[in-house]
Formats: sequence, structure tokens, C-alpha cells
Amino acid sequence: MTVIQEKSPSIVIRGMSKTFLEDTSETVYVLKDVDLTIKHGEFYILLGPSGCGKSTLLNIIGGFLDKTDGQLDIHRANSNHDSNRGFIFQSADSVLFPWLTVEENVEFGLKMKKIPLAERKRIVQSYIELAGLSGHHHKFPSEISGGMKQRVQLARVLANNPDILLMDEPFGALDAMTRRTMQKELIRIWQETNKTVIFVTHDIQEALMLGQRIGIMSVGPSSKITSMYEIDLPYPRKITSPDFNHYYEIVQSHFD
Ligand SMILES: Nc1ncnc2c1ncn2[C@@H]1O[C@H](COP(=O)(O)OP(=O)(O)OP(=O)(O)O)[C@@H](O)[C@H]1O
Repeated sequence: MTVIQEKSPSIVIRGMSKTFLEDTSETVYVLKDVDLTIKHGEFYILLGPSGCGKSTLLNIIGGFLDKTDGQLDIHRANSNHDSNRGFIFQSADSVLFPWLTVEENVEFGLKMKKIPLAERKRIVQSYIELAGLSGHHHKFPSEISGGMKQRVQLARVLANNPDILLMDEPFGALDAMTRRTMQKELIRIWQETNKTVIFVTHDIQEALMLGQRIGIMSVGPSSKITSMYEIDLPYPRKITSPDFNHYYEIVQSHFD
């Protein structure tokens, strides 16, 4: 493990805190004094126990929640990106339109932005191919598996060309085999697109399969990132390799 030089930041968070309103007079901090710098193109994992505040932190970065205190700066990689952040949720069912086909779902954001038809079709086709959805474009969400739905969600977000992908346990509801396939697919897509990815999970194995760096959050309340590891393993990673298990034991020791 090596100390990381933080340069060319995509996201800078300093001393950030978040409170939710409680019935009691006491202020309860979900997050307290969070510091985090994420580089452009980095694959960063937020790992922590259930309820520690991972989703809250991701939602603040995503702009869905306001921070209470501190600094949050999001820097764009370059002006070619249309949008800053794209959010991938655990359940595709809550975000895909059931009355639209796979192709129409992927096309939706582009249509809203009034991208001309020919350009739209070209973009949709390229992301359908990238997400491994070729041959499924005329199907409706009810006709495809959970893993395929997550591919559609990913293609739809990528079609909007965001700088940063924010992923909140996106494979948490999938069976183990599909989950493994989707992890490999995500690495392939990340390597092809050079997006900055922040991926939330409470699964150590998943964190080690995917992340270049893993930030471990402490148990809440007043959670923060207490440890950071650079995972110096090549992709695709093998869960049976001695190096993988070496990292597993180190990360696991935080939760013993
Ligand atoms: N809108 C809200 N109002 C009040 N409390 C909230 C709100 N949203 C989250 N919390 C509380 O903040 C804490 C952190 O929740 P959060 O969902 O961010 O955790 P998490 O680490 O993502 O959990 P999990 O892994 O179970 O999804 C929890 O105690 C939760 O009850």
C-alpha cells in the first residue's frame, strides 16, 4: 500500500458535516468533519456499515441533499461533458419508465435536451452497445432481468455524458452471479469511458473487486472517512488470489 498524492481533483470535500432535524433538542450529526479528495477518472469506493451515512454523503455530492457545514467543490474534467453528475440507484425499477422500451429509456434524457433525432439515435446506439444491450433495444423493462435493467440505467445515465458517476449499491439487489458479471462489465465501461466513479457498498469483496481506492467510514452518528486504502491490484481482479486476500484481511479488520 502506498501513500496517495492527491492531484487534479474532481471532487474536494473539507470539514463537511450533515445534520438531520430531530425531535429532540440535541443536534445529531450523521456526518461530521468529512474530508475527501477524489481525482478525475478515479474509481473510488465508499465502504461502511449499514446506516453510517454512505448514501447521505453520495446524495450530497449528487446535489440531492444540502450539506450543513463545510466545503464541497466539484471540478469538471473538461467542457466536453454535458452534465456534471449521473446517479445510478440500487433499484432500476424506480427509475426506468415501464412504458418505454430499452432504447426509448436510454434516449429519454437526450430527447428532453432536444438533441436532433439522427444525433440522438447515434448516441443511443453507442451506449446500448457499450452497456451490452444489443439485441434487447425493443424490449420493455418488464421483459428483461434485473442485471439487464441495471445495464439500461447505466446506459441512460452515460448517454447524458456526465463527468462523474455516483453509484449507490447498484448491484445490491442482484444475485451473486449476475453481480459478479456486472462488476466486470462496470470495470470495462469505466476503462472505456474514463469517468470518475464513486461507488457505495457495504460489501468488502465488491469494494476490492472494483476500487482503486477504498475509503472506510466509521459507524455513525458523526461518521467520517477514517481510513483510506489504495488497492494496487490489476484488473480484472481475482478473488482467489493471495494479494486479493491480503487486502481483504486488512479491510476486514476494520469491521471485526
Ligand atoms: N431524511 C432523513 N432524515 C433523518 N434521518 C435520516 C435521513 N436520511 C438518512 N437519515 C439517517 O442518517 C443515517 C445514515 O443513513 P444513510 O442512508 O446515509 O446510511 P447508509 O450508510 O447509506 O446505510 P445503508 O448501507 O443501510 O444504505 C441513518 O441513521 C439514517 O436513519
